[in-house]
Amino acid sequence: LHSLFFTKRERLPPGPKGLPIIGNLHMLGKNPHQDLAKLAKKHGPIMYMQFGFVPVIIVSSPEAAEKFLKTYDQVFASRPYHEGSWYVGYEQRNLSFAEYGPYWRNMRKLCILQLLSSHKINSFQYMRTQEVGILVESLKQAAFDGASVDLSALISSLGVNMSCLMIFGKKYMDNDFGDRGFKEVIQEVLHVAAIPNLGDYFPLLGVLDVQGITRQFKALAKVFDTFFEKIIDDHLQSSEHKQTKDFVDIMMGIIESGASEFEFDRRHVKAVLLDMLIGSMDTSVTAVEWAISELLRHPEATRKLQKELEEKIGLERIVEESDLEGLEYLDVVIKESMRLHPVAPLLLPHESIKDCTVDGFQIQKKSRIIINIYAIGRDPNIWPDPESFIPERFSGNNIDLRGQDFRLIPFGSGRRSCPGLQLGLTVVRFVLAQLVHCFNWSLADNTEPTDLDMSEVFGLVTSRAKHLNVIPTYRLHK
Ligand code: HEM
Repeated sequence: LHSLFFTKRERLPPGPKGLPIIGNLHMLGKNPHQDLAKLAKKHGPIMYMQFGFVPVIIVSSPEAAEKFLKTYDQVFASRPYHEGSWYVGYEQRNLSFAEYGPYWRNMRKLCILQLLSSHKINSFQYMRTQEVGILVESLKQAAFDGASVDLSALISSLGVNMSCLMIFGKKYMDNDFGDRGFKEVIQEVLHVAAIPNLGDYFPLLGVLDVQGITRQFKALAKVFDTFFEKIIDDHLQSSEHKQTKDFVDIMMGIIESGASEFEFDRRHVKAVLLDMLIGSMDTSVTAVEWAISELLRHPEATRKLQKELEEKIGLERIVEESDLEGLEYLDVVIKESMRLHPVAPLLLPHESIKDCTVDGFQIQKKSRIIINIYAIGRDPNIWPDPESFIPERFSGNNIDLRGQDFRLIPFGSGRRSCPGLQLGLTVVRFVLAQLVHCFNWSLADNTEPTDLDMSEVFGLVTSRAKHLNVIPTYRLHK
């Protein structure tokens, strides 16, 4: 394993002892971000492990994260082989799992310029206002009936609808994936993609498919491909004149005009559609769900946020996206919630493209790099009283969450950081502001705020284990 690159004095980072063949894989339970955080407390912020045959580096401090994502950004900007993306993502042609290189660079540029620019984000503002409006109306109805609602399910549907409208131009709902619902199929992809897949760590087991994951991926890939083909055909056949072009229109336009400077055909369009769907659908609304959960447990913070919204907007009308700038308390609530509950606690895995020495430790080529921002967010050396939700800890300082300050990087940082940051933040701020401005919330079933179960389920998006059942009370005058 040892390459000629390293001098004798350099050694591997410290880490827990592993077992023959499986290495440290047995140390990961259902919530690997929590397990890895515990191990790092013992072994340090740059920790070495082996998952099967793959060397893995776990990074758990802001200083170390800066080394991997900034100082040596380019060395660690690739992604490991991922069986799910291989089958479902058109042989890893999708942006999120593409290996580092010209192909990834072109795709990322295309997405940033054509799909995720401020201009494009603004063009969907009307759609977002409408969709959030529909949610608020249904909650208002529940409020008048004094009924409890499953807020998790409602905002999850909001996420699906907003994504579908932006990407496909229409809501694809229940019967669009044959007898199974659209959402169910996507949720399955997210779930299967997050299960530690032995095939990713033991090439031979991948071929044997002992867990049956390969079979599942192949089946899912087929379902998606049929669906995307149909969407593209529908778009090509439609002569409807649209005010706002959806993502499919934009990308098919690029193919037709021949404007792309690199190979860009239907396969690439489908791969990007998948990226955008998976990147946007659950992330932002899950962040909202966590923030609301914390606010339910902290009435004082809720009142402060409501006061800020009242002062700026009043109680005669609803919040609009144009109101969002300068809502300072809203921003610190979001930061504090993302510190405690990052939607992607381990970011996405990075892979090194060559041997590299970091802090005197050897990091071999093709190591898998896992940045544990969950561990960073709860480190008592960085955050006094780290388990408590205290938005004020961000007041009066400029700790930002956009990737400049390595204490708080919910969107990652550097070349591979989230290209959907602006869109994601806009949605989180807008939906959260509306929910808190329009309603007072209490927990259903006589649950006390202090008893609210805050357990998590790890996945590509880490969300609440238990749905939020709540009772809304309408508080606007109109
Ligand atoms: C609150 C919302 C969101 C959060 C917290 C979030 C977080 C992240 C994180 C942590 C990464 C991985 C960074 C890394 O590997 O170092 C990522 C990557 C990515 N995100 Fe997001 N994201 C959000 C919303 C979105 C949206 C709305 C989109 C697109 C519509 C999107 C598309 C992507 C893509 C395509 C990548 C892969 C980038 C690459 O590999 O070059 N995300 N995101």
